[in-house]
Amino acid sequence: MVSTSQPIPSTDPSTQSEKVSDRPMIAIVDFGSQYSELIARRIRETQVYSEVMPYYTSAEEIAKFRPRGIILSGGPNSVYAPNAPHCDPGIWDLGIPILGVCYGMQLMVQQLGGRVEQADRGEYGKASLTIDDPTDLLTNVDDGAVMWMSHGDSVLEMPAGFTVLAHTANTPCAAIANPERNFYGVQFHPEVVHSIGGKALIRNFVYHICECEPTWTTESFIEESIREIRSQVGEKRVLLALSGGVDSSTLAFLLHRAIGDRLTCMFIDQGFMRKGEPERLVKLFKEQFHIPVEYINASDRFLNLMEGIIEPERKRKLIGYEFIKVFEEESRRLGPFDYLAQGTLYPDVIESADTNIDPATGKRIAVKIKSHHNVGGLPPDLRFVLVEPLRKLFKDEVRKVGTVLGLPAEIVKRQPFPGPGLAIRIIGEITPERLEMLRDADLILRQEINRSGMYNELWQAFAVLLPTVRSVGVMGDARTYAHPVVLRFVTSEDGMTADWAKVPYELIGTIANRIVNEVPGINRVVMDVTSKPPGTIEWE
Ligand SMILES: Nc1ncnc2c1ncn2[C@@H]1O[C@H](COP(=O)(O)OP(=O)(O)OP(=O)(O)O)[C@@H](O)[C@H]1O
Ligand SMILES: O=c1[nH]c(=O)c2[nH+]cn([C@@H]3O[C@H](COP(=O)(O)O)[C@@H](O)[C@H]3O)c2[nH]1
Ligand SMILES: NC(=O)CC[C@H](N)C(=O)O
Repeated sequence: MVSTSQPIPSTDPSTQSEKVSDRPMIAIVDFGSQYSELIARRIRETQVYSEVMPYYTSAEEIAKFRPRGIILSGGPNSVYAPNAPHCDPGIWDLGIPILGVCYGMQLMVQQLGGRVEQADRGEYGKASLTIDDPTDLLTNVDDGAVMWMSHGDSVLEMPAGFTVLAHTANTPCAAIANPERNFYGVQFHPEVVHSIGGKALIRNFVYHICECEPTWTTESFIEESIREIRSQVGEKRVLLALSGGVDSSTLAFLLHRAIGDRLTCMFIDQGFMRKGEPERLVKLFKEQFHIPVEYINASDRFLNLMEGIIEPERKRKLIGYEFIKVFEEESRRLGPFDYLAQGTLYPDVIESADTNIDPATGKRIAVKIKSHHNVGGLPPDLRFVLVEPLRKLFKDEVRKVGTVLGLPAEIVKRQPFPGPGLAIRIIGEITPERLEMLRDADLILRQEINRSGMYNELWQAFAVLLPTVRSVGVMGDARTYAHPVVLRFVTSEDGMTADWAKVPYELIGTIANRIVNEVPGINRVVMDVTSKPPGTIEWE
């Protein structure tokens, strides 16, 4: 979810030289699809390990992972376009089962001698699958199952040795196979939740075609990580930047179990936290978990830094840089530390590979919407060696690890909170008064959401202050001329896409009523009903 403004070299999958384990794995070759990550998660849900690698990974490199199967992802390009990304044709001779999804299937067809062209009519959204051969890949997938499609190109001619397993009204070759060579292709996206039977198809591929056993479990991950951390850091001390979110808290538990009190956790209060949160975090860690936390109060310097700053990207960048400065100063004071632990997750690693291709130039491009704050990009003269045991996990996997390690639900199920905090929820300049207003409104919103029991149903629930807007109201027969606050409730699976949540009217009413009555300076409450896309979750 988090992309760093300066990528950390060690998180680039193309430069990793990690030891290959004996655990069965599926390699996902990424052609820039927005769903590549989702394919990896679906595979891992079957308790089989999977890794995403960029499309330019050579067959030889892929083979080093000893994958039991390869999946070629979808992608925005057309396989016949001049600059379309291709995979190393050497993969066809590895003797490993391969499943091509959408672009991946089209590429398989083209590279093996078939024909792909622009279709008369594209197919976007749901389509009903008519099954011609119910065995093998399509076992337990119902005839007429709805599958999710998103393509403008189609297979017109299959390569030698292939047969059709299923078709739709629009697409004669919706699922194809060369069972002899264990090559399979689907024009639809089995990884998307809207594809009914998609999970069954993925299980067929993983268990029956690739013959994987389910070995990827939370417990095995924890055991392996503890061993690796101990062997990496030996008797040295480790510094962990703790935000109190799921990732860094899980990491704190994991490291504490591995190296005990050689771990130092540091929490930096930039002054943009929610009301009561810093105190709660430190208390929880100290008193309940018996893991001491270095609490650094840096709120004054961050507030000074934000004087006159309005532009969102500038806010984010300044906060990010200042964060590093504080971190650097404080770690020198408490150090020396040889190791720095970060809660880098797998999506950060995948994103840093930049597999999107500009069709005009054929160059790889990174599509950046916002600079996310992170501890990544620390200056090299800090000379830390990074400890990133969660770098192969997805957020839901981190939550499972946290639970098994004994992290309370309060933290494991915590809604995400952005690194720059309330600074990006005040639309305009940040002042102490505005922060106070937003904190109070946000607290009311959180209290009511908790009381309603809806907290865990929502990805996020928060308030945004519009301090440069004023509107007229009436309170106690007197005129008010004050600011609005926006309520933002969203549901999401991973933060990449989101829906605005349909919370009950009564709850919205209670929150609005309390905010206007209890928070001076706010006389109006509005609600954000924009999904992502086209909106983003945060306003800045
Ligand atoms: N206030 C803070 N004090 C110390 N470290 C922080 C702070 N905020 C963020 N970090 C560090 O930066 C990392 C990335 O921060 P970010 O806000 O992007 O959160 P994240 O990746 O969602 O992780 P988490 O779930 O731990 O908050 C965190 O994992 C943590 O190590
Ligand atoms: O760790 C983070 N550091 C950041 O700088 C940051 N900005 C946004 N977010 C969170 O990311 C998710 C997607 O946010 P957007 O739709 O606003 O991009 C949402 O869950 C946001 O809360 C951040 N998380
Ligand atoms: N989703 C995809 O992989 C699309 C593949 C290709 N761009 C098409 O339109 O057919």
